[in-house]
Amino acid sequence: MSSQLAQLFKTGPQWVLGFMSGTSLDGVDVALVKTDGERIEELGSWITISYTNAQRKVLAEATQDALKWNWEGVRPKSFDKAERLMTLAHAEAAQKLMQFGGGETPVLAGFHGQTVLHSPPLDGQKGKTLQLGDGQLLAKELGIPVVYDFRTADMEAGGHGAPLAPIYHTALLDMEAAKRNQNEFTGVVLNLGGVANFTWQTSDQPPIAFDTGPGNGPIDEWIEKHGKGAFDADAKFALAGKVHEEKIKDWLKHPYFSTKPPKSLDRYDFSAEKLVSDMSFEDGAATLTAFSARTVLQALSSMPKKPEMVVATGGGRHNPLIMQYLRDELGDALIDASSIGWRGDAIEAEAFAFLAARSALELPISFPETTGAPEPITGGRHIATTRKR
Ligand SMILES: Nc1ncnc2c1ncn2[C@@H]1O[C@H](COP(=O)(O)OP(=O)(O)OP(=O)(O)O)[C@@H](O)[C@H]1O
Ligand SMILES: CC(=O)N[C@H]1[C@@H]2OC[C@@H](O2)[C@@H](O)[C@@H]1O[C@H](C)C(=O)O
Repeated sequence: MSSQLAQLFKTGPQWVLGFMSGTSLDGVDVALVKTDGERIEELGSWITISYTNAQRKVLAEATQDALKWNWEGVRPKSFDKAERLMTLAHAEAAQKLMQFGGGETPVLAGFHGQTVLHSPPLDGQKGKTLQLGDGQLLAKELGIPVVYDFRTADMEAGGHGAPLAPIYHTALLDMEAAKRNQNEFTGVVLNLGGVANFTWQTSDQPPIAFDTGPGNGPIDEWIEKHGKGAFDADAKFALAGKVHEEKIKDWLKHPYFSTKPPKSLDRYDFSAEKLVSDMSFEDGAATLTAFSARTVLQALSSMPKKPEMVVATGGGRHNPLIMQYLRDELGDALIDASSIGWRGDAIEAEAFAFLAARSALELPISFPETTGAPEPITGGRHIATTRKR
């Protein structure tokens, strides 16, 4: 039986809303993409609505409870409160976008949810992942169908359930290659989020994608723990510290870095607490920042071909020190998403709009080379009927 939502695309590309509430717990990104699930026809409006401190606290508590729970025993009570709060924050963010956006009319929404725990497959055992997010409630609030729970089907099939953005990253790279009239093209979309991940694409083989290692996550955690804000704005603290090279050398021996992709991480697999609790505040910030950049560079150097272009996206591209480390190695190949007209802070939200359209059309959203799924498979749960408010 074909998906009821497929009907939405019978006349061609449509505006689709996409949401992302990332592992940094900084806010909700919402973006509009006009697509037929194959191509990006047009990029629409987008915004980020930051969580308030009170909201962040509820989400952080749910994340901490998830780590302690680790799939055993009773589901933590804090999940229900966090789920309702973040779902309603998504509805509010969408309303703001519709109010101040460009008048686009979405027919569907892609709702990633909030990852609170991610346990990749291990020793032949399937993995598990949990994204909080009430699809039914969001559909009711928005008055349009919603696709959510994008990662479960892939994990049930034996995949990592992440990263899922790669099919969208390749659509972006294809758009750029067409603009440049260039067929032979090796490009990378690098997401510097709480966890860092990239998609490497060339002309004559399937794309490769995986989580490269920690991104901003441990840095944010370290800054917050010292009561110095939510993140190291403009790398002020890292710039004042000394990098403990011997520690980085040691951490790079972690088996994750020698494991061949596909592979994925939980945000807390590399936590500041485990890594730098014996360092001064500034040295901790400096060492974590250098480590994140180093793991990205190491992952890039393991690719079959050197990319001509590495497009930096995600919040970490606003960190001048991470970008400097990357530029020292990559030179002019490193570019900021905005320099080619992409919206660097909206790409994950755009990706979930694109993935929602693909899910509606029952097109694959994950692949052997990106999540380790046994074959290209679709995913996502559908809320097809809505009650308008
Ligand atoms: N000016 C800045 N200086 C340093 N770091 C910054 C700056 N602006 C943003 N960041 C970093 O970017 C982070 C937010 O990044 P982003 O929104 O891409 O993460 P996310 O989407 O939550 O993560 P993920 O992709 O893992 O889900 C902040 O928490 C901070 O660490
Ligand atoms: C389990 C989970 O939520 N993973 C996120 C996280 O944030 C970045 C990286 O780790 C990536 O694997 C993924 O998100 C993006 C959107 C993805 O699936 O492509």
